[in-house]
Amino acid sequence: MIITHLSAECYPIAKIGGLADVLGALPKYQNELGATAQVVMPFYNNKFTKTHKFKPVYNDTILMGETDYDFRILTLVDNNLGFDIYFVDVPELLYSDFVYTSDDTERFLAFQIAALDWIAQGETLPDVIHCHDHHTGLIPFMAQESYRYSMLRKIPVAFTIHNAQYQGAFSHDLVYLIPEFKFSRVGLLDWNHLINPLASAIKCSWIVSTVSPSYMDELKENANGLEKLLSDEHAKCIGILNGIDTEVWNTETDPLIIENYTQDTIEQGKQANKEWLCKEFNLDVNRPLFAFIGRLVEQKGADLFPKIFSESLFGNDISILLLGSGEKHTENELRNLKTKFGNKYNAFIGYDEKLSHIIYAGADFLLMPSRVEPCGLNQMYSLKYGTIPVVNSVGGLKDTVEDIFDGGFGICHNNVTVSEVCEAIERANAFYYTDKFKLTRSDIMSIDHSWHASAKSYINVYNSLNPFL
Ligand SMILES: Nc1ncnc2c1ncn2[C@@H]1O[C@H](COP(=O)(O)OP(=O)(O)O[C@H]2O[C@H](CO)[C@@H](O)[C@H](O)[C@H]2O)[C@@H](O)[C@H]1O
Repeated sequence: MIITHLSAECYPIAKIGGLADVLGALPKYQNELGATAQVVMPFYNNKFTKTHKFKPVYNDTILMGETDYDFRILTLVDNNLGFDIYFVDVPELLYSDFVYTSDDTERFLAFQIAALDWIAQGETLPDVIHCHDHHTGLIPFMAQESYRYSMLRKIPVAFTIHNAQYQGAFSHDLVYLIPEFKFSRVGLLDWNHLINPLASAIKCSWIVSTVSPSYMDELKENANGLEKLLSDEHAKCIGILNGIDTEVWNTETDPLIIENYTQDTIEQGKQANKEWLCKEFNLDVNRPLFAFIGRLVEQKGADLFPKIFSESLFGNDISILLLGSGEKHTENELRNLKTKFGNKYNAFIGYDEKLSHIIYAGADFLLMPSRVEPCGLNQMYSLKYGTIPVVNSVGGLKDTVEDIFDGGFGICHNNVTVSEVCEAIERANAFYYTDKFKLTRSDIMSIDHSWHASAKSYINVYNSLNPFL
């Protein structure tokens, strides 16, 4: 079974968030099940592309409206990712220092058209096309409706929603950029008088998945305007929980952490990582260490962090360390807090993969007061690294973290308000001093969230679309 995944991000080539982690792992685990999974992504101007060798496998030109753009398909030389990867190089539009910019409509349309042009001319067509998030959301429509892709019409197209908050909508004035189709079908592109790639993908894909079962249920109630569409299309919707790549996220072998450890050596291992963090960030190593890693946006509850952190740090003998970037005013407020709390608080505003691994290893608790969390990978990394998650019970967090009071292993709250999150932090702080704390953090390391089961679920879904695969 040949599965072609299309995405704007893929770890380790270009990562902004969890989308990249999924694309860097799912195809590898699908290949282990005997499939031939490959990834097609844009060619950006970044550290990975500057330090690796690529070879061209195809050249052509796409026509967007009246403008021609030359493009190449490149593949990676010395590829040890565990799956084949192809890059769409449209130098004039995609080769940027950033994955996302303020105006991405033309960039990602060019990516999708060039990718389909290349796929459509191939001698062997894929058995399944699997698109991820709105940057690839027009592919299901084009594969089904654009005359030039008629040879793709019978190929099942799967679409995964990693985050329904971002939909990529743009004006109908730009409809001429989409390869020609029967105009009476234009409604398949539309939502609320705009061309909406996410809505169009939900309408045109053969199957729509979300990255956790609870998130699928929540989207039917609240999906940034698409709830009715998702309810109407419920027959082809399914929630499949993400996994984690246990080859990358493995405390025994992780080359990025200060000291490796297993369940048997957890106390010593976590202590060594915590000591390094506390020294590096001027924090008192004897206090319980709470951490946050992620994008500083409302979805993650970041707008409330300055208040939550201030209140918790005043009231409790704990330390907080934050790694993240995002909305500028939140970044500034979180930077300014440093002067107020001395050796109880620090923040690294930016992106740092190595530091994130050390934090998962060295922190005692990981904070995830997300208002919305389609799946969340951080809580699964934190479990694997013996760090107790403190989460708002929504989406994938609800599906993966059980509260200690209910016989579980995490601290859960049910609303994202300053008082509820502070109360959860207080509960976690009290738990730190109980006998159960050390036992729990060692137990959670063996919870299995690897990709094996989920990769199989996706294969079953593809098979249900075409039993002859
Ligand atoms: N400043 C920083 N420095 C280093 N590493 C950083 C970082 N900020 C974030 N990360 C890393 O980025 C990833 C974030 O993944 P998440 O799945 O938690 O969130 P995200 O909202 O990006 O993903 C969306 O897609 C994924 C994948 O489907 C869903 O799990 C999720 O719920 C959905 O919102 C983790 O690997 C984390 O360690």
